[in-house]
Amino acid sequence: MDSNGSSLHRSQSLASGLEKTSPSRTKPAPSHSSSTLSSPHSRQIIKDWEVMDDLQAEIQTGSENPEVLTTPGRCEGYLLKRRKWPLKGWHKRYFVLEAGILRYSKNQQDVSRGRVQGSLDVSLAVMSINKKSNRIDLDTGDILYHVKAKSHELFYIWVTKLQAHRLYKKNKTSFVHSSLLQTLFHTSSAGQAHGNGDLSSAGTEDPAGRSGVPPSASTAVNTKVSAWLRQSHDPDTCVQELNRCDLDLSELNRLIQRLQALETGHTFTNGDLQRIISIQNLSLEKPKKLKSGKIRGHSRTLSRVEALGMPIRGISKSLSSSHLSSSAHLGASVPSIPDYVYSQLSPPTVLTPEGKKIQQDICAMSLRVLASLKSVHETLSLERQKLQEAWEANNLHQPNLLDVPAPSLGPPSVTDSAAEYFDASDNLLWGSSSEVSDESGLSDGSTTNSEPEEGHASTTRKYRASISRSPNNVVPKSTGRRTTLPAPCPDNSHVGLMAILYNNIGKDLARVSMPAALNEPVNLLQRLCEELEYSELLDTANNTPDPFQRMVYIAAFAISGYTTATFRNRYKPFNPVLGETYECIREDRGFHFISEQVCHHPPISACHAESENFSFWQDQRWKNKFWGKSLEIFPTGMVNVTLSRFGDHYEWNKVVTCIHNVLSQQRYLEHYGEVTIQNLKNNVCTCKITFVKSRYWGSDTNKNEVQGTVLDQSGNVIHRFGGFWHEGIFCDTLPMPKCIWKPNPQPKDYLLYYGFSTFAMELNELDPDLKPLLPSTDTRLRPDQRMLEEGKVSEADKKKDEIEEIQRVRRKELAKRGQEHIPRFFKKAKDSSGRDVWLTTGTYWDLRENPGFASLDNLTLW
Ligand SMILES: CC(C)CCC[C@@H](C)[C@H]1CC[C@H]2[C@@H]3CC=C4C[C@@H](O)CC[C@]4(C)[C@H]3CC[C@]12C
Repeated sequence: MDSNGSSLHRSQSLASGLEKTSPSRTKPAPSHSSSTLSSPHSRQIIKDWEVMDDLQAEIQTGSENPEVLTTPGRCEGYLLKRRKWPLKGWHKRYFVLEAGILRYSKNQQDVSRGRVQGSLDVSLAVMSINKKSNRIDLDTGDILYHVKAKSHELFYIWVTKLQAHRLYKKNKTSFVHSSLLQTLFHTSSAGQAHGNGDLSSAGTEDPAGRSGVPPSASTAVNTKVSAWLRQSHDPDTCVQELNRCDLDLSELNRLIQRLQALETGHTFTNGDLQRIISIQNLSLEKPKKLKSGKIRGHSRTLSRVEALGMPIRGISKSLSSSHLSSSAHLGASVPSIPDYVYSQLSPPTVLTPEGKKIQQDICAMSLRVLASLKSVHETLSLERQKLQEAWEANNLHQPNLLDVPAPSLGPPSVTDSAAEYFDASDNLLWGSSSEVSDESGLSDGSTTNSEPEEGHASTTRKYRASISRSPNNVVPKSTGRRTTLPAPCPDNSHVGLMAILYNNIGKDLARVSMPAALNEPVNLLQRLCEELEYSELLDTANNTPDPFQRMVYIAAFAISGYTTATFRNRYKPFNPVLGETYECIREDRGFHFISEQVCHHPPISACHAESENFSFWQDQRWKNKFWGKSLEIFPTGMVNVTLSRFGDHYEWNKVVTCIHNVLSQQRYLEHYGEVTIQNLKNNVCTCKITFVKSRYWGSDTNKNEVQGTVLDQSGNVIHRFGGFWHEGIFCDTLPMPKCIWKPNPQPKDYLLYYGFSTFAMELNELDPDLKPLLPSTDTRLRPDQRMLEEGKVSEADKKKDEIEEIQRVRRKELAKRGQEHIPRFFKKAKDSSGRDVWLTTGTYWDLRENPGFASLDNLTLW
């Protein structure tokens, strides 16, 4: 087991960093792993936070219980929504909860205009509440909302409504699911067909249902559309258009119902309609009286089934020819049954003026929906064509210029700066939740200004296009290092993380052994070295006389350290044991690097690298917050770089990394927040980099987006750059605008090898010439990690337990003697701002040289 523990291995990391609940104490979130546990259904209360019970869908396959599908009432109103970044604080937003979906807009007008800022399926969310502060948190794994009600009353209303909608949506989904299964597998007997074999009734029965499409089907469509949009360059307009469409459709639904009510004097819901049709189909009689609905319709199934020539028992019986011919009012020319029913519903009376008005509205609205869909279709076709062309062009021509001509974006301006792109016009609520007491003092969000966002979206698109046109780095000539690992990674999808955490409730997770199959064969000391994969950017910076341009390269370097996250979310690095060290000499890159695990509580890894051009150091530690499905990592500690030629000392912070869906196989990483790079030598220039948080459910255009500006002393924007941390960075304000950084292409079969880059593959390589020179504490000599690398997973597992036991014994002995562990190559100091930092003692390379680690006393770690 890992005793030093990264976030997921220690109750300390998981629970102490937690404001509220450790995952082991909540009900298990619906895990996608095979070892999901049964829900304990207990409401856990930790520090005023309660995690609401996991709702069990009440509909069982084959059961017939339409009551549980009654749509709970719509709930809407203003709530405060917390935003961490950008523009941190509580913002007043208008929320609408309908049919299990929670949407929000800036204000009520925006809702009617169809400007939805975000939406979330409440049945998929872990819901935690804090009664004291009226707070509700919803975490779906992908989306995380922190909201707060203004009063206790409102809070209770929202909690009750949310629970009702969660239950409703869960039931509905499982109902549709079982219906779908039955339809697909065609197993329905007549009775079942009445009950829930009817897809269309399941889909349309809900008056708030937007389009009559079953939720499962619409989810599938959404997934497809968003997957497509992810690849497309111009989806913003599509998303807006589709959001508008969505709202128009619900409005249409409402209008139609009103019209029906008006003309027949009775309000028919879609459900009523279905039931009427259903009764008609079975009895072929005019509806005498609407029974309050226990009978589930299947007329559409019937017509579809008939069309497909599929007989269904019971139904075909009721439609026997003798029955048909004996039906007095149907006669020889039998009108279609639904037509008949509709004709009963809308008698051919002359429309009232109000009815006419509604009809006109329906026509206008329908035309709008049609126009929207047409425009979406056009945009998508165009995008497809563009992509096709780009793809073909890319395959035909090999670009040979490194510098790509800049897109004409105009000079940088402060209005264009990243800080202003997002919700520029928001009125903010600064400060902590307790400071917010009076809603009257809040923004009603009525001022909207979408212009900067649109401008921003097009700039981003241009950056992306320029980056993709830039050639990849020249593949370096063989370095003589390995290009693959000895064994492919083990499949760990069967390891139920939730089960591990849940089975160890109450225990210090540092004492819980985690299977080695969850690990990747590098550790956190080596991952620090991985941040130097693009060290050539620091070399370039040291050869760039202009301080502003120099800063652009430093910024690109700071961003490049995050790119490994793209493919590295399935495994976690080994936790170094206290006193473990790692060295890395890269003659080809001109640097040598060392790192050491310097502290156990909290775990701190310190590192230092030297080259002709630069020095690089940092000590890495972080805090976690677990929200039920996602885990946020807040690194503390600063990164430092000095450049030899100019004597610059750059210092910057790190952003938040969020592991979305941490307990499931759909896990992925997102970085968000702002980095400020300062030059401690002088304040000629500073740099601000923004890691954009993905915001809209359907829009992936800004996924992994990064924007940055280099500012002079008076805050003027001198350079701007942007792009994506997984694709590259383009700067259009340099004398020769260019792509300043692009990740190296991944090696062949990288997915079989933990998603490692070539550089990562090389980290744990143990050259026979190197072996005698290493101190025995070097990670390369750590046996469990080596075993894992070689594919010996169960041996690695056993060894890992042993190593952790050795560390425990050593710690106890030290404690007994009243001693503290003293790191060997790093010492604690204070930086210029008074923060604790770990700096190199500068002795490693000298000792290595003379007398050599073999003749020195080294700690025995394994
Ligand atoms: C259950 C398992 C397999 C989940 C996998 C967890 C992985 C993805 C987690 C565990 C520890 C995490 C790392 C911890 C600390 C940092 C430093 C931060 O500045 C950048 C992100 C980075 C580098 C994290 C990336 C994600 C990470 C590697």
